[in-house]
Order: sequence, then C-alpha cells, then structure tokens
Amino acid sequence: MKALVVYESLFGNTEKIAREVASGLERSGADVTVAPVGSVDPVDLAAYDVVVAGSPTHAFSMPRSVTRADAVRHGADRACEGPGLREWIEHLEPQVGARPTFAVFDTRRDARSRHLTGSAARSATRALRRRHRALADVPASFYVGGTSGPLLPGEAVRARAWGSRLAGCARTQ
Ligand SMILES: Cc1cc2nc3c(=O)[nH]c(=O)nc-3n(C[C@H](O)[C@H](O)[C@H](O)COP(=O)(O)O)c2cc1C
Repeated sequence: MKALVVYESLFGNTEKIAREVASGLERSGADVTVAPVGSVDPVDLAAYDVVVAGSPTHAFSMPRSVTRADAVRHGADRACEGPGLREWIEHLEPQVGARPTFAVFDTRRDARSRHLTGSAARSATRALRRRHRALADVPASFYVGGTSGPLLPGEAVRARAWGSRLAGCARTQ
C-alpha cells in the first residue's frame, strides 16, 4: 500500500505528528512519503492508496494567510507561511472513483483548556466532502500545550498508533 502524509506546520508540532503517523503506517507495512503540503501537486495523487493530511488549528479552522502571519509574529518560521492545507484542498480535483482514501488530523491547544478550541481537521473533512473525497476515519486531533507547543505527553505515541490503525482502515475500503 502506498501512502502520502502531507502537513502544514508553523512551529513544527504538526510536522512531528505527521512523522509519527508516517512511522505508524510504515510499521503496518505501508510504503510512505512524508512532505510539506506545499511541495506536493494536489492534482497528482493517483499513485497513492491513502493520503493523510494535517495542519494546525488556527482561529477554529485551517490556517489562512492572516493567521499564518500572526503565527510568524509569534515566532514561527516565515518560510512556513504557506500556502497550506486549505489552499491545497481547494486545488484538488473533484473526485472520480474511491482512490485515494483520505484521513485528516490537526494539532490544537489542550482539549481541557477553558477556551473553545475548534478543529482544523473537522474543517478539512467538510472541505474534502465537498470535493467528494472518501475518508478512511474520523478526523483526529493531537494536543499542544500552547501556541508554539510542545506536544503534550503521549501525543506522539497516540499519533503512531493512529497511523497503524489507518493502514488497516484504508485496506478494508
Ligand atoms: C494565529 C493562531 C490561531 C490559533 N487558533 C487556535 C484555535 O482556534 N484553537 C486552538 O485549539 N488552537 C489555536 N492555535 C494554536 C495552534 O493550534 C498551535 O499553534 C498549533 O497546534 C501548533 O502547531 P504547529 O507547530 O504545527 O504550527 C492558534 C495558533 C495561532 C498561531
């Protein structure tokens, strides 16, 4: 099974999760490519059985240019300023056939936080459904302690386990 894991990441936390998901997929026997979302042509996905896509949650949704600029003001690397997952999904062709199957994840602030956090992965799911894309699993969220991280304890392990499980879900689709 061939898998692609693409990510958008301003401070590096979503990239770390993407690499753990990739390692889980690999552990389950998949041949995996991991890449920043901006480096993969969204029109050219026919080679993959499963595409996993992730981004940070910004303002309850996927990042936009204005929220990326905000992240840079908070110390994120300007080179990561996008375009990102939102724009990548907009450039996907409307789906013909079931392949590849998609799965989406995000990073966001601790679920136990007093504030409503929103979820980029839920927004990405809606955007993919509008493009008639098949989804292998419910959107997943992984938690950081603050705007620049770090990942909360146990999240890397949870991401690897999710990756392994995805390999199974994608095979049965
Ligand atoms: C401009 C901005 C808006 C954010 N909005 C939210 C939000 O609505 N909900 C949330 O849970 N986290 C929010 N965060 C925290 C991010 O989710 C966090 O920075 C991200 O998970 C870190 O991932 P990264 O290292 O891959 O960039 C926001 C961060 C920034 C910079």
